[in-house]
Amino acid sequence: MAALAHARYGKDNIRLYKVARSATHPAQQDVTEMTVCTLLAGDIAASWTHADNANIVATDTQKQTVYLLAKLHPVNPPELFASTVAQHFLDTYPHIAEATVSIIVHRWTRMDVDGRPHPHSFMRDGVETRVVAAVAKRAAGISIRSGIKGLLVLKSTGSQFWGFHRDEYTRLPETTDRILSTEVEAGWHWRPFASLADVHADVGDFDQAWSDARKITLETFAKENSPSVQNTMYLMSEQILAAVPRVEAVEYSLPNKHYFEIDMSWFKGLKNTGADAEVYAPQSDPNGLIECTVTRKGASPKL
Ligand SMILES: O=c1[nH]c(=O)c2[nH]c(=O)[nH]c2[nH]1
Repeated sequence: MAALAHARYGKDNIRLYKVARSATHPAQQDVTEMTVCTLLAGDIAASWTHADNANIVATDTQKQTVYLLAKLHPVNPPELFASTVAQHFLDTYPHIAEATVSIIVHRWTRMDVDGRPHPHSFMRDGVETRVVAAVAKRAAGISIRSGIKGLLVLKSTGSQFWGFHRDEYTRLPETTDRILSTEVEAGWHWRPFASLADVHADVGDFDQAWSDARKITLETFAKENSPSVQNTMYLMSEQILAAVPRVEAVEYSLPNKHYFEIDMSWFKGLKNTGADAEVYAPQSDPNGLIECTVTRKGASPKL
């Protein structure tokens, strides 16, 4: 006998662009481009087990809803829009128990032209994205996770790695001066919101938290003489918890993107290692992968 243990469904990769025009100067515009994913769960099993689609809100309907709600409501901050869409599904469909709305916000950074911010021209200044996932559960409020993905950083010195465990499997030499590069994936979990009104009440905190987390990440990366990726990400997490009181937990997932020295001594004794190293071979794989979740002291580590 088989049993359906888990089921949810929705529309992924809903691409959405919204423009906001100034009332007094229509050519002065702000733009937002996002990719949205909706996923619904609840009393939907019969579609899988009995070919009964009566409770299935078509994924196309979910997509149309996202577009309509984007027209009728603000799409910024993305935490508010994700919560608005998720709560809409619960309010509209009594048989839906849980709605998850994930948003990826793509960068459109305003251009500077003739030394001034241009009113309606933007550039993609990197693949970094701002990410949000809101989960609305019937009678259990809204949980939100915010984050940063794809922020590629490198420092050419100011990073060390020594004192690590050594045994017969170890080849890596200790170093007090190495290149450190990673692609930042950071996330922060907000204390749950009782309702959409509760999300509205804290709406000013979301952009501030994103810019604090980004600044803390970049400044800590640059300033610390890093003893390890592990310690650096912990310092970042601690500071985000201190900066944003409503955040309960911070997560980092950081690849350690290696740059190998190239021994050139075979060529006329050319020195290109240690203090003489100038030309390196960036490695696409394998990479280290270091992760952590940091909560407030005394808080349950369960997420
Ligand atoms: O910061 C680091 N942490 C590690 O765990 C590790 N392991 C390794 O080979 N290099 C590094 N660097």
